[in-house]
Parts: sequence; structure tokens; C-alpha cells
Amino acid sequence: MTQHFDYLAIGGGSGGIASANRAAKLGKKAAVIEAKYIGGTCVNVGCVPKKAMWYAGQISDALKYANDYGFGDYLAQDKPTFDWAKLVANREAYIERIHAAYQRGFDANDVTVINGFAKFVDKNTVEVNGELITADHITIATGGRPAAPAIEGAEYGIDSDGFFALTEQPKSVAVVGAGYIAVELAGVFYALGSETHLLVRKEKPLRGFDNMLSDTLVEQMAKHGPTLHNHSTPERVEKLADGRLVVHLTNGKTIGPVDTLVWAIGREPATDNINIESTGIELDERGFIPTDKFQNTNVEGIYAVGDNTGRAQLTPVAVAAGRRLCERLFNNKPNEHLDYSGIATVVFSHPVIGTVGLTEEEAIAEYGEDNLTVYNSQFTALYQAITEDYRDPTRMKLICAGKEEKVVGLHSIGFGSDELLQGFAVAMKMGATKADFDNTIAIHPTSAEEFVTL
Ligand SMILES: Cc1cc2nc3c(=O)[nH]c(=O)nc-3n(C[C@H](O)[C@H](O)[C@H](O)COP(=O)(O)OP(=O)(O)OC[C@H]3O[C@@H](n4cnc5c(N)ncnc54)[C@H](O)[C@@H]3O)c2cc1C
Ligand SMILES: NC(=O)c1ccc[n+]([C@@H]2O[C@H](COP(=O)([O-])OP(=O)(O)OC[C@H]3O[C@@H](n4cnc5c(N)ncnc54)[C@H](O)[C@@H]3O)[C@@H](O)[C@H]2O)c1
Repeated sequence: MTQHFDYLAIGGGSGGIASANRAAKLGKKAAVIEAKYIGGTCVNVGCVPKKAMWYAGQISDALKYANDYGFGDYLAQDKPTFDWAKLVANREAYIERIHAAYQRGFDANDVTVINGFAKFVDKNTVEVNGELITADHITIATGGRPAAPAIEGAEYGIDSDGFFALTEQPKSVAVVGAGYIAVELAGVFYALGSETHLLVRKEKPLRGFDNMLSDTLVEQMAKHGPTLHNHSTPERVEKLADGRLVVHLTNGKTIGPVDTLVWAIGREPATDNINIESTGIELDERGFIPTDKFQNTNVEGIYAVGDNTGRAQLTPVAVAAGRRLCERLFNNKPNEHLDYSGIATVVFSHPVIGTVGLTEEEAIAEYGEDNLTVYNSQFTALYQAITEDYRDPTRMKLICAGKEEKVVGLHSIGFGSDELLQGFAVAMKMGATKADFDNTIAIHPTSAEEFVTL
């Protein structure tokens, strides 16, 4: 028997769940098909478990300051130990609670959840577990998966999914990659006490970010962070008799032996195995699904949201794109769409980075150097001021365009940069100028106040 729905999301991750719930709340018969775990990448092998590991790193950093904060005697009572397996168990128990909360949401909204791997039969029909399902509107929200290099011995390494499956802490680890995931995972390993090597292909990690951010990160890593190996491209991986790994680089050098090797070299879209050809959708050369600003694909009635569209691969983006799509389709809002500009983002590095808007290089290209005013600040966060790390800088940058000094870029690295960002992102979305920032009374003593006193 063929089941029919008004709205069907293929993929039960951030985009699929949010859109199906919204469709159902708007009175439509909606379903989600999920092949693995409800919640997708973010909940199971992304943002959520990553943030728990990052917090563990933050606690480890804080313990380093305990003596300066007067807790020396307290710590001396017992040698501090760290139990990776316990952290992982608590993290996974939390994820189970999220799964249950999603199910309660589906039940409340009357969304049908189908477990299985979906493949298109034609543009209105998918097949899952041998059954056919048709829908008036189908959203492809299949996300992506970690990429691995095509080199000898690559299979000895793990990827970010494998990182979350580790139940024991490796004593030594090499992380390959220069983006969000490489920087974040290397930071966690280091903060929790593993000997950590970060291998990047070019001159530094986070090259697409404002130079102030990436340069400060590199400076801080040299003081207390993973050992950074620039211009280091793996050529092959050798497994020793004791199971440890040696990474051979194209420049003739070797890294290791290490217990664990992590590939963090980007993610590829999960669009190659769903018989998408049967729909008439044309993928781009990297397998992403091109969409217009309304998330329409080139085939009427089929949409795509989230990581598989190749734009701003962030959970809130997938969620917002999915919800707006359903508002447009089912709530009589024909122009509803997601504005992909000015999306704030945090890299959960050590120290943490918050950034929204244009980098200085991008602003120069867009407005011309003469039309920009750039404000820079460097200071010691009070948190560190009374510790041995009082020389570690927090750095902030405000990039303003035109005579009215509209704020077009805001960048911060240092303690608290994650939580301070969201409010500034709102102000920038509303078109705030430097004068608006100056007119705002500071909250003292915080790091965030620096942005209104520059
Ligand atoms: C390590 C890591 C850390 C991250 N940290 C952050 C962060 O801190 N903040 C942030 O905003 N973003 C973060 N991200 C990115 C974020 O996870 C993604 O942007 C987000 O999950 C994308 O949502 P999505 O719905 O497009 O895809 P996904 O969440 O990947 O969901 C897709 C789902 O579709 C399923 N699926 C695929 N094919 C089929 C099929 N044929 N049939 C049925 N089901 C199928 C998959 O099993 C999966 O569950 C992180 C990602 C990673 C890997
Ligand atoms: N905090 C967050 O919000 C967060 C955290 C993690 C991931 N994400 C999202 O997930 C996406 C994917 O993250 P990612 O880190 O996998 O990808 P990425 O695109 O950010 O970085 C991949 C890096 O790998 C490098 N690389 C590519 N091929 C390589 C090779 N063969 N050898 C060595 N290095 C190679 C690239 O130069 C690049 O720097 C991000 O773009 C981001 O949108 C967000």
C-alpha cells in the first residue's frame, strides 16, 4: 500500500525535523524519514556532543587556574583525575533524552516518523523499507558525511563520527584539517591532556576567517595548544606492529607515532545514493543540490535545506530554512525565505572565537579601504587577569563602513566570545552603526563591554 503525505522530509536532522514539525503545526499531514538516529548530525555526532567535550576542556582550563584563585589546598587533597569514559556516558545519556524530547514533539504535532533509508522512485515517490511513499511536497534534508582522503592507509584514521565513538582517551593524536572541526577537536584533545598534533595544508588554520582571529589562535596555540604543523599534507599512513600510526607527509617529514589519527578535511553531501537522477534534479560538480532563495530545486515540488545545499553548514541555518519553507508553502507567505547574510558563528576553539559579518579583507573588497574604519582592541579578560595567563590577550575588531559607520564586521577571540555574540548579531541585522554601539551603556566588568567603548 502506498502512503501519501502533504509534506515529506527525507532526513531526520536539523532541517528535516524543523520543517516537518512546522508543516504539521500548519495543519498538513507530514512525515520524516530517518535512516539512522533522529536529530541527525548536530544532535548525535556534531554540535551537541562536541559542545559537551568543549565544556570538559573549559573545566580542565579552569582547573589550571584553581591555584591562582585560591583553591590550591583544595586541589592538593586529591590528585585531579579525568575520566573520559564517564564524560562520554553522561553525554550519550543526555543525547538519549534529546531523542525522547523529539519523539514527544512528533507525537504532539502528529508527525509520522519512518525509520529507514529513502530512495527516490520518481519526483513524487520515494521507496523506504520496500514500501512506496508519495507526497505533494518533498524536502531533501539528507545532510552530509565526513570526507576522507584517497591515500594509502587512510582507513587507519577515524573521522568526527569516530571521535564521538571513542570510549578511551588516546594518549597521542594527530588531527588533519584546518577548518572548524579540526580546530575544535584538536583543542578538546589538547585541553584534556592528549599529546596533540594539528596538521594543516597551508600556512595556518581557519584561513577563511578574519586574519586577526586566525593569527591570534595560532599565537595562543604556540603557548598552550596543539603542536601546529603548517604546510603538512599526508601522503600515506603507516600502521606499526603495536597499532600506532605514523603519518608520512608529502614534504618527506613524518608525524607520530600516534595512537589516533583524525581526518577533519571537510564534509561531502549525502546526495549520491538516493537515486536523485530519477527526479530530474541536477547536482553541482561537488554533489550539492542547487536551490534558489526559496529552497526550490530545479524540479517543482522538491526542495532542499541544510548541509546538502552547500551553504552555511550550520544547524540554525538548516532549521530556519526548513521552517521558512513551510511557512511559504502552507501559511500563505509567498515571499518567505531565509536571508543567508550576516549569520553569526562561533568556533569552539581554545580560546573561543565569535564572528559575524565581513572579514577585513572582504570589507575592503566590498567597500574599498577608504570607506572603512576599523577599530581594534586588545586587553586581558578579568577572568585571566589574576592568573598566570594574564598576558594572554582577548582581541576584538569592529569593521565599519561609510560615513555613517555601519557595523559590517565584528570579530572576537578570547574568554566569553561565544556567549557575547548573539546580541551583537541582532544589532547588526538591524543595521546598527558605531554611534549606536557608542550610545549603549557598557555592562561592567565584562569582555563584551569593549565593543561599546572602542
Ligand atoms: C563535528 C561537528 C560539529 C558541529 N558543530 C556545530 C556547531 O557547533 N554549531 C552549528 O551550528 N553547527 C555545527 N555543525 C554542523 C551541523 O551539525 C549541521 O549544519 C546540521 O546538522 C545540518 O543539518 P541537516 O538537517 O542539513 O543535516 P543532518 O543533521 O546531517 O541530518 C541529515 C539526516 O538525514 C539522514 N539521511 C541521509 N540520507 C538519508 C536517506 N536517504 N533516507 C533517510 N535518512 C537519510 C541522516 O542519517 C541524518 O540523520 C557541526 C557538524 C559537525 C560534523
Ligand atoms: N562551531 C560550529 O558552528 C561548527 C563546528 C563544526 C562544523 N561546523 C560546520 O561543518 C562544516 C564542516 O566542517 P569541516 O571542519 O569538516 O569543514 P571545513 O570546510 O570548515 O574545513 C575543512 C578543512 O580541511 C582542509 N582540507 C581539505 N582537504 C584536505 C586534505 N586532503 N588534506 C588536508 N586538509 C584538507 C580544508 O583546507 C579546510 O580547511 C563547517 O564548514 C561548518 O559549517 C560548524
